[in-house]
Amino acid sequence: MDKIEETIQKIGPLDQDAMKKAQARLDDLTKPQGSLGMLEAIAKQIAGITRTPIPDLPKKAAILMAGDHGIVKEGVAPFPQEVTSQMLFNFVNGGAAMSVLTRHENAKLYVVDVGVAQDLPDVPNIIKKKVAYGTRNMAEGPAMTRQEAVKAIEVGIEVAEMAINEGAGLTAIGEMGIGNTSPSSAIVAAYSKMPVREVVGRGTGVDDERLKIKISAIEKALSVNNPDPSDPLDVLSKVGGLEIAGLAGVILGCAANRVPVIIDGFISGAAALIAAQIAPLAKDYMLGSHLSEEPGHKVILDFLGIKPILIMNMRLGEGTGAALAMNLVDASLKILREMATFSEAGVSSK
Ligand SMILES: Cc1cc2ncn([C@H]3O[C@H](COP(=O)(O)O)[C@@H](O)[C@H]3O)c2cc1C
Ligand SMILES: O=C(O)c1cccnc1
Repeated sequence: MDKIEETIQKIGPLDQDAMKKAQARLDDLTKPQGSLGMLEAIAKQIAGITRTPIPDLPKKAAILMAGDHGIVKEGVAPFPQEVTSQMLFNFVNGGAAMSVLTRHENAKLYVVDVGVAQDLPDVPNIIKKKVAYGTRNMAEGPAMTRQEAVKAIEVGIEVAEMAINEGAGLTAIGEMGIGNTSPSSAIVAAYSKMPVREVVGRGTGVDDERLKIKISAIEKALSVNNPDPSDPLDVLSKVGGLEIAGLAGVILGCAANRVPVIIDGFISGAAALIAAQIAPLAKDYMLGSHLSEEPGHKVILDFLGIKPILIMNMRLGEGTGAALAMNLVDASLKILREMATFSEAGVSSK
């Protein structure tokens, strides 16, 4: 807990002076003021995060947390649980969507076992930080102990610090965990107070019959555990997941070290929601990426006041939307750095 407390204490507000300077430069560049819309907003936010009026963040990292879920016993997911660990090998062997997109974006991919149900062999590039062999079935009781949730958050903080120590100036988060759209839905329902059926989606593609089973399992989890939204660790431990906790930790670790963190889809969004409840200032360090097809994702983004920059009809997770957004974040910083001002270019301003 000390590690989390220490990390929260380090999170400060955005640097208003750097943002003011970035805004002044943006307004002086050869374009009508504000005409680059969100590209300008992103550049300004990153100036505030990094305390640098003209930031350059050449080194990128994506942190993918993996964990399993006891709720799969209820039949909430169409794929078998083994897919979680099988995909970890796919990530590090370069064949997963996230492997391709991080290569495309020139970002280093950190793959972390924070709670996969099987023991994994020692494989280069899988970071082994298992806190538990998956969560327990939240439809029957708490998914984790409070201590397990704390440990998983600490793993996230540690891995964020590792990536930052290796030079990462911009991070993206992603996850892998069969069944994890269910705890994410429970978290969103707990905070939004919306009925489960309105925030739940089909995840990897449940049919109508399984969707009913999924909704009632999540409803049961909420009524059995009665999570307290004023206590984010209570929500996280009772109806969350180890990888969700890990990602909340990554966000806190990035915010504490003034590194912008790009949020991916529905599950990463649920982690962002928890992180923002633990440390409200952490929200300022988050950048939106895409709008997932999962209906609850919009609820999360509205709740957090985050705008997505891409609508790609994606619903994969892994960090794929966040990886794609790195390109636009790069572009926004290039605009701030490389465009000419009116006087430099000899263009008349109004
Ligand atoms: C092959 C495969 C690759 C994936 N990559 C991400 N997910 C995504 O789907 C899972 C959540 O959906 P649900 O709650 O329906 O299980 C998570 O692992 C998420 O990362 C995948 C799922 C599968 C099957
Ligand atoms: O939006 C996501 O992150 C998502 C949606 C469906 C399945 N897995 C992930």
